[in-house]
Amino acid sequence: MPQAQTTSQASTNGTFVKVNSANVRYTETAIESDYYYDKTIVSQDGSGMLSASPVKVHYQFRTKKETGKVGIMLVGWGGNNGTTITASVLANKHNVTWTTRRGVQQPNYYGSVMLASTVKLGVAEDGSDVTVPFNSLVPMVHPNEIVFGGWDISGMNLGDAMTRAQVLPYDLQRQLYDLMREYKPLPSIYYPDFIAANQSERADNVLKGSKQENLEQIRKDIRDFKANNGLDKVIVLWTANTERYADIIAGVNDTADNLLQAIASGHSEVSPSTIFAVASILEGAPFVNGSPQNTLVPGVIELSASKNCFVGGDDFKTGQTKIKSVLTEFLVNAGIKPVAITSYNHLGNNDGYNLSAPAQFRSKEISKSNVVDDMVSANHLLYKKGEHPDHTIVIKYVPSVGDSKRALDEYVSEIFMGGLSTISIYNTCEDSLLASPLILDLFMVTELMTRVEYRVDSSANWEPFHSVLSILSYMLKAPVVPPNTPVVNALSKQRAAMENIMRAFIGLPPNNDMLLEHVTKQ
Ligand SMILES: NC(=O)c1ccc[n+]([C@@H]2O[C@H](COP(=O)([O-])OP(=O)(O)OC[C@H]3O[C@@H](n4cnc5c(N)ncnc54)[C@H](O)[C@@H]3O)[C@@H](O)[C@H]2O)c1
Ligand SMILES: O=P([O-])([O-])O[C@@H]1[C@@H](O)[C@H](O)[C@@H](O)[C@H](O)[C@@H]1O
Repeated sequence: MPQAQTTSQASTNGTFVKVNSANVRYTETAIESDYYYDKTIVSQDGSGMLSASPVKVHYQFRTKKETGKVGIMLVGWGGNNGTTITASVLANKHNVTWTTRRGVQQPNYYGSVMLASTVKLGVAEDGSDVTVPFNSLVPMVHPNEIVFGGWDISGMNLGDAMTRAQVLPYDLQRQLYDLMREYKPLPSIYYPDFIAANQSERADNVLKGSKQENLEQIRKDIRDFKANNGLDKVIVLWTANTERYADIIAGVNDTADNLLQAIASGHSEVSPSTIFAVASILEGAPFVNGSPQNTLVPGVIELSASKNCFVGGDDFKTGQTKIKSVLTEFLVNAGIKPVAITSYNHLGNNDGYNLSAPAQFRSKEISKSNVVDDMVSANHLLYKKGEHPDHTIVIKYVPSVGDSKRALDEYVSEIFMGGLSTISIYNTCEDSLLASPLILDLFMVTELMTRVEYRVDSSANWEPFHSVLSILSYMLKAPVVPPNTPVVNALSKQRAAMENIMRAFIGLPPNNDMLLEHVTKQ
């Protein structure tokens, strides 16, 4: 059965998978679906007996088809990720090829789950799977249509910043330089206390004034970017340096009102990234945090809910941690007990330079450490309550390796009858080539969610999803979730959640691999 080729361009034009069902209605402007959400509620009686009760919840979803003209504003635009993703979208948009010692290289979007991976739509008459591009389930914006902008504390134009980053091959940089140097980051907020002191060397493009004045300037920048480019919506994404954690202080950043007051009074514990989040929310622009610090303090979460403006985070999940969220799930679900996970890496880019400072490393250590918690706590046969593997994170700065991160991991696990298994992994690549495609995925899924509404019965009003976008978890090391929501780090669960929620938008049931039609007598 030929694979259904739904080109991303086609899905951009609103040509997408068409579902033939009484539960799905295609109007001029939207896709509406009736979806019956199956859950199993478990309760336990005094004798310890567990009873499982299947329940169905009837949802209705409405997904606007038109994405409109959209823009992304990157905080840290002049960095390795910011320059790499901007240049790579230009290369794809203009089909710029380049020559390497292995021959001519075509641009692509490998590493983007939306643009370079497929999902099973269903089965053909002969029972074979039919797969389609992930971004064709529902109408999604295509990166080639995105307008780029942003800020950086370094005033270097993006052509020179791309050269400074040393990520992309020379023959590609050479062809893109003139386009890239037209981009110049807007001046940004710089509070030295929040990032490594070594970053002061590049801070030549910084705003003056009070925190309130900084907030107002960033809000104006967002408005101007939207107006000057004729945009229907803007999404702000933090890919600037890792900041230290901010203390959560009652009366300062614990509520929306206190946070706004703390900014107005210039409180020292309000970070640049939190001001960007507040500015974005107040301008109705979703904000996503690609770094590990706790930008989304409780006051930001409350403000996003009160303004119905999406936020998401934290920390792009790229190589070493992505593998960890797969390998740990595999081991624990196989009944094998990891007892020690040691993750070491060294890198020589500016991210590594910033992370060489203890406070910034601590932010990263936290986001890299918590990624196994849900898998471990789900298996009480292997782990007693509160028990967990020894988990060590080491990051070293070695300038000479540049963006080519070296990651070494060791997993020691208890196996059958007291045996031990040791798995060692060595992984090296340009770190920014792993993170940059995730910027597109975070953007595309966030943009989609701005077009989706739901209601739980046909008489209720249509509502947006909760302002904290946990659907972004697959792309993030330390997913921020709505209050009282379990944090899921297992990669397969995260991907299944994203896929099945999008299937629900078009009235399709969750995918399963039961293959009952094959395993039962026909
Ligand atoms: N593979 C990856 O590259 C990867 C993976 C996961 C997470 N991250 C995180 O993504 C972020 C960016 O990574 P990178 O490799 O692009 O780093 P980078 O140091 O190359 O880029 C960061 C940029 O942010 C700028 N900056 C710092 N503070 C700023 C501020 N307040 N406002 C505006 N700009 C500011 C810097 O001048 C720099 O240009 C880091 O926090 C990193 O930990 C990166
Ligand atoms: O590959 P991954 O663990 O997901 O993420 C990377 C870390 O391994 C690396 O130590 C750090 O410098 C990068 O910013 C990124 O966070």
